[in-house]
Amino acid sequence: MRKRLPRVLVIDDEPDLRELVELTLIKMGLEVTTAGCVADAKTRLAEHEFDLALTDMRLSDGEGLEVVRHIVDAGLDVPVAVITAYGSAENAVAAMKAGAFDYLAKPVGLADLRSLVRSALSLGDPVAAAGHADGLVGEAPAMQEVKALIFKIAKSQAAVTIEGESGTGKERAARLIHAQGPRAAGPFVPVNCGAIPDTLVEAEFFGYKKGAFTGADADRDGFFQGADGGTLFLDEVGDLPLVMQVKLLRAIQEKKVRRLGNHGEEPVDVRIVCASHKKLNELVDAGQFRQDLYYRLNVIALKMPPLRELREDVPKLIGHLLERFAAGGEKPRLAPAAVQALLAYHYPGNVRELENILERAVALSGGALIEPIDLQLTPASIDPDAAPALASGEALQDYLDRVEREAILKALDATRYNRTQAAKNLGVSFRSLRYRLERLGIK
Ligand SMILES: Nc1ncnc2c1ncn2[C@@H]1O[C@H](COP(=O)(O)OP(=O)(O)OP(=O)(O)O)[C@@H](O)[C@H]1O
Repeated sequence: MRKRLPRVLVIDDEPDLRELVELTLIKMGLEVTTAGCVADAKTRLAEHEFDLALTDMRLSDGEGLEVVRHIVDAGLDVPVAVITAYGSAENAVAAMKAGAFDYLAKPVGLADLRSLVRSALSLGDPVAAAGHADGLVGEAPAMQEVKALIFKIAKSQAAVTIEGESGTGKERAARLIHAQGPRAAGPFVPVNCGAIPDTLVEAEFFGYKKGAFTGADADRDGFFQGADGGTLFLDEVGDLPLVMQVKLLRAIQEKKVRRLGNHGEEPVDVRIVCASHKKLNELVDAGQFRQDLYYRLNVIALKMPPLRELREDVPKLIGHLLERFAAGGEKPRLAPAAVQALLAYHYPGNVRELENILERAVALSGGALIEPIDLQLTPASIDPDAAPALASGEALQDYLDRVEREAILKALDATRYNRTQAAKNLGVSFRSLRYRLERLGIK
């Protein structure tokens, strides 16, 4: 039970709109504080705890984006949504990238406003809402994009295909999509399509009647029936035999399945989320995956970035994983040289590999400080140029800032200070580079 009414901060420099939003929220039983500009918003955020912030994008002394960044940078646990001018999708995207969880376009419809506020307050931080253990750790721009997209697609019912290398968190992402959507109370049924023998696959998916085949001594539900009202997660969907692909397509299209040994069909209400570490379009080209099924499944595409593109998240992930392995006991500690080795490693197996390395290291260190030797890193994957050495006594954040600054300066130098090109070379958006230049004070 909440001890107080949920409190919302509304930031808008147009008094009429501010009042309209304020009244709507008060009618919803919320406590509202208003601010007319960026500076005012920062003061209010310092004074009170809020459960939600709503900011207009254009403010008299700056942009709503500054409020979003302030909330993110200050580590305030406040979901923030922005209100953008009609047709300025670019602004909305920038805000989501900066950490906003959603946006509303002007003219603001009160029904949309209410629904956004309701979902924000009941869901809170999307990651926390799903239980931290099931969330995606990481704040790198690419991970923020993933989280923002997950939050959006969770609300839709369309099929989703998640692609990404092994160990990048595809299943975690699928669980989040389920947990943040309207089917959260229903079942989440994960299926490893590559692990089912071809002869059993139909019975496993659609179930069977007693006597349908030798050994079928009772009626049994399949994955579809098991996932009724919830989400069916088809991991490594590219491994399904072609015959089964036809049947899967039919079940998705008709929203009905026929169990083995049964004449009639039964309706099923299932959202399909699938994942593949192989590129499905390449499997289509190679004739191993049906194009019609591909189009059905790939309505929304989500790409999980490899860990080597999320370098700045490695320290956070290490902290998160060590905490998990500590299981409530004392958190294992890493020697500075071990941290340095982990930061320079390439992680061909992505987060799963980091997880395995740390789990093994915790066991090998026997409760003492984890040394580089305990990590047992594969030498071929350590790139000595990937990161400069951590100076003795240097704080991790200073070290990371230094690495980031060096990489940016190198890219700027190589492109003769063409920021657009430098951003491209660094694999970040122009806005993200501009933000980083500002943050690091690079002129
Ligand atoms: N961003 C993340 N934050 C925390 N844990 C993560 C994250 N990404 C992955 N993990 C953890 O890494 C492991 C691998 O994740 P997951 O199984 O979701 O990956 P996957 O892409 O489905 O892997 P595979 O392709 O091998 O099936 C899991 O234990 C998961 O909890």
